[in-house]
Amino acid sequence: MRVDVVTIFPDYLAPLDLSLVGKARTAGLLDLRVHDLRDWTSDRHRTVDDTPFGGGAGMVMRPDVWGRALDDLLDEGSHLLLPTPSGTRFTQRTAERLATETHLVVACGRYEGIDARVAEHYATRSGVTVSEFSLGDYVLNGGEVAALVLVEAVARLLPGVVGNPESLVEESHGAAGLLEYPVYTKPPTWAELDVPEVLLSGHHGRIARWRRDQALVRTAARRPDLLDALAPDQLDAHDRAT
Ligand SMILES: Nc1cc(-c2ccc3ccn(Cc4ccc(CN5CCCCC5)cc4)c3c2)n[nH]1
Repeated sequence: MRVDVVTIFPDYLAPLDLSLVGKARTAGLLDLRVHDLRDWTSDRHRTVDDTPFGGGAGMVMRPDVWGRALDDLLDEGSHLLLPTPSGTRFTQRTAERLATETHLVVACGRYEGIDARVAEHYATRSGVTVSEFSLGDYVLNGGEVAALVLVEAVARLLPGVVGNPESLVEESHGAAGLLEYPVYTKPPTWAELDVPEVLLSGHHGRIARWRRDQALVRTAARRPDLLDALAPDQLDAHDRAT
């Protein structure tokens, strides 16, 4: 998979050279390229923004500069991703879908956002998909943090990136649609707190049941919306009694 990230703060994406994503890049599983939007400016001051039509606070990023950058980077089959507070919610399902694609281009806005015609224009470009997405209901200063989240969430799903693919199956927000169960390791007692007995029993059936119950209790307490979203057949009689 190739991922191009365009930003006026390329150093913000430096953490992607580390650890998991770094390994994926070295292993040739992920071809990640970070670009400075100012490389596509044409004036001495390398201007990327201007005042908003209709008034309002702050500045807006110019469509012409973005247009030159995206014309260079987008191809047949590219998916243009635009982080924005007004986008559709980025979830694990989004990451799973994006992990099957061949080319992602992430356009990181700053100031008050990118001129709306950029998304509009490329949505009409044949062979190009455009998605505006939000990380959550809070306002960041730009799209770079969202780009870091997106690249990590997608890269770890690429075959061969995560050592133990099993650890991708039993995921929080995974197929079961429930939050994850609590995890424990040695020592068996710490700060006068014991690891739940069942986990030391070696009884795999009881352990699996205990973990599912924990996931249900946690989901009901912290994210009842996820429970409501579950299809009826996803909860068995025991679950309902929990
Ligand atoms: N999930 C999430 C993604 C982002 C995100 C993503 C991309 C950019 C680019 C710029 N910003 C900063 C920003 C965006 C919006 C406003 C308010 N808005 C401006 C236009 C007129 C109405 C009011 C203020 C500042 C971004 C923020 N934040 N949170």
